[in-house]
Amino acid sequence: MKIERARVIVTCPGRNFVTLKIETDQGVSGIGDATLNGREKAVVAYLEDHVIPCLIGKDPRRIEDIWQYLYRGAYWRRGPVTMSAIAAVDTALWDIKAKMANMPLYDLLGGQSRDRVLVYGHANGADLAETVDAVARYVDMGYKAIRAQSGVPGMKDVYGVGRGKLFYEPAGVGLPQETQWNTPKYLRFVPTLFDKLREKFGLDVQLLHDAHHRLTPNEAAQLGKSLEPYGLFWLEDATPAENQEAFRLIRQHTTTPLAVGEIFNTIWDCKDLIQNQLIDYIRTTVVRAGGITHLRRIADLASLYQVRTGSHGATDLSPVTMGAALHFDTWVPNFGIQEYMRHSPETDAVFPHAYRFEDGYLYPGDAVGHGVDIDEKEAAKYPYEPAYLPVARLEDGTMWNW
Ligand SMILES: O=C(O)C(=O)C[C@H](O)[C@H](O)CO
Ligand SMILES: [Mg+2]
Repeated sequence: MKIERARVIVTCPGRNFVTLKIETDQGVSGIGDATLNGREKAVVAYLEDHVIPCLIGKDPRRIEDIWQYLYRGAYWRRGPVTMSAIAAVDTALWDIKAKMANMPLYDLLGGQSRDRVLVYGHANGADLAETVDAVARYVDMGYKAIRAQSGVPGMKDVYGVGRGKLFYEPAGVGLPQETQWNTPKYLRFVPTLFDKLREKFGLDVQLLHDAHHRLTPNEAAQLGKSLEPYGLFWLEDATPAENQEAFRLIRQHTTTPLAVGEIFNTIWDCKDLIQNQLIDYIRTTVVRAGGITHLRRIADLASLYQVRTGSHGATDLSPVTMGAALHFDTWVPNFGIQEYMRHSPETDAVFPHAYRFEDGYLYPGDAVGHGVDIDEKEAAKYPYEPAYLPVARLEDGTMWNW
């Protein structure tokens, strides 16, 4: 059996997505997501110029060998561009193998450990009142877990505040938007938000919050402590994690559960965090961390330390990543939760999929493979549009983390 052809498909049904399609000489094909928000074309070039020529003629059944070939063989290891490209190949190959076995991907991985996958949705508002209303809408839709982000009084254009109701998209067309950041205002405001949410919605709904790498370890420790009375499911990306040691200080000061990992690309980015039990949830996902093959390695390491999974699932990860992640989630023994930002109807039409949401849970469906396809005619209607994530500055103009 041989890989006969591989192609990159770029489409922009409201936001950019990069998809790799691998076709075999036996008529079976598979797809993988390679979208890297704001840097999409770098992965397109990496795949087209450097990866696809090496794939042609290879046996698609040898997933592990192809993974090692692309990772070790490049000499230049790791990084978001390389690992997103490897992820796309890996996801497409698992899709092909599961289709050949006539099985849903979860069966190939070892079978389901659960029937359905707990997800959290995104409630965003420009201020406290709007955020409370947004949480109410998610409760009404059946969500059991909700991430709450709100504009902060005195701050303009804060991260996490959606544009339009119920759909949230951080990237904007054109050059990066500049947003403002003020840590003291934020630290004062966030506990008042969760106080209100607990007063209004009680203790049954799981609440989450994303600090988006903006705090120092000490500030993160202060926030974790001040949120303890509200029993959060997790506090995400409390501080940048290039220095994994930074989480030790946060951990020593608060029992608020900590989650991190959406920007990690390999097991090496989270090895110390996991082995020192500095986090509770690891947020790596299929497209960012080298596909199913590598994600499984991360989850297995995490399971030794009672760290659970909480895969990234923002709208810039295509439905292909969502489908593959759900098969992974339904298998992985140390599952925690799955992020689920609903895609737009235009995106759903480009990527027909077997998964569905019901009453706070996602079900992967029982289609063979990962259950997500690409409608190439529909995709062709939406040409690529340059778009960037915003950048943040402190009030004195200093560039800050976003
Ligand atoms: O989903 C999250 O937790 C995010 O922080 C979303 C990110 O901003 C987004 O995926 C960046 O591309
Ligand atoms: Mg996040």
